[in-house]
Amino acid sequence: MSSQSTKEHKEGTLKVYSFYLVTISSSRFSEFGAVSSPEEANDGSGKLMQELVTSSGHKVTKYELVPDDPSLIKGSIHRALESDADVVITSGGTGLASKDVTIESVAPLFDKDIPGFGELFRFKSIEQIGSSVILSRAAAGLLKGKVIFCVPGSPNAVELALKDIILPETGHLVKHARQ
Ligand SMILES: Nc1ncnc2c1ncn2[C@@H]1O[C@H](COP(=O)(O)OP(=O)(O)OP(=O)(O)O)[C@@H](O)[C@H]1O
Ligand SMILES: Nc1nc2c(c(=O)[nH]1)N[C@H]1C(S)=C(S)[C@@H](COP(=O)(O)O)O[C@H]1N2
Repeated sequence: MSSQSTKEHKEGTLKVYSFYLVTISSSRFSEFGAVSSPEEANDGSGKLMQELVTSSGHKVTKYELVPDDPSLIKGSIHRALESDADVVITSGGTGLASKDVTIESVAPLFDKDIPGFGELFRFKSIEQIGSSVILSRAAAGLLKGKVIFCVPGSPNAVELALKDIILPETGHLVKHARQ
């Protein structure tokens, strides 16, 4: 747990939020199928999302692995909407290859777009990958009172997105999503 969240826990001011985590990876899905934990699918990014969420004092409602298939991705988002999760994070399939359909599948569902997430994520990613940041269409939005983030599949991208943006802003965003 970070020192900030440890302090908040001690003071009783940290709210615990629930996260629904979805890894979108055709290669892992074709090798391992619909597993229920990242460990079962050699899913380093899924495992990292899980660790970062729980070490911040929050909980994981559910983890899913789906392939780059629009109807399966939307199915996952619909299940997340029916769950008690406050926040949904998808990882993978945000790129520009024809198989990358996460943004096409999820962003049109948003009630409200959060453009600042993608802008800040790409700005911060310049330090990691330079001008290749243009390859990621990372996005976020509000949908039916939940906050949804779509981040790239690489573990470096997941770490940056969760540690630097998503986890520090969760309380603030969830509050607005519910209003
Ligand atoms: N879930 C993941 N866990 C660990 N590394 C990942 C994961 N997804 C992607 N990566 C890594 O991020 C980089 C970019 O991945 P890419 O967008 O090509 O996804 P991919 O793993 O090929 O996805 P797919 O399984 O859909 O083909 C690669 O180095 C890949 O190994
Ligand atoms: N911060 C950060 N952003 C990143 C990356 C990364 O390693 N770190 N990988 C890039 C790469 S290689 C690709 S192809 C795109 C899209 O990745 P995805 O298709 O796995 O979502 O995200 C990009 N954004």
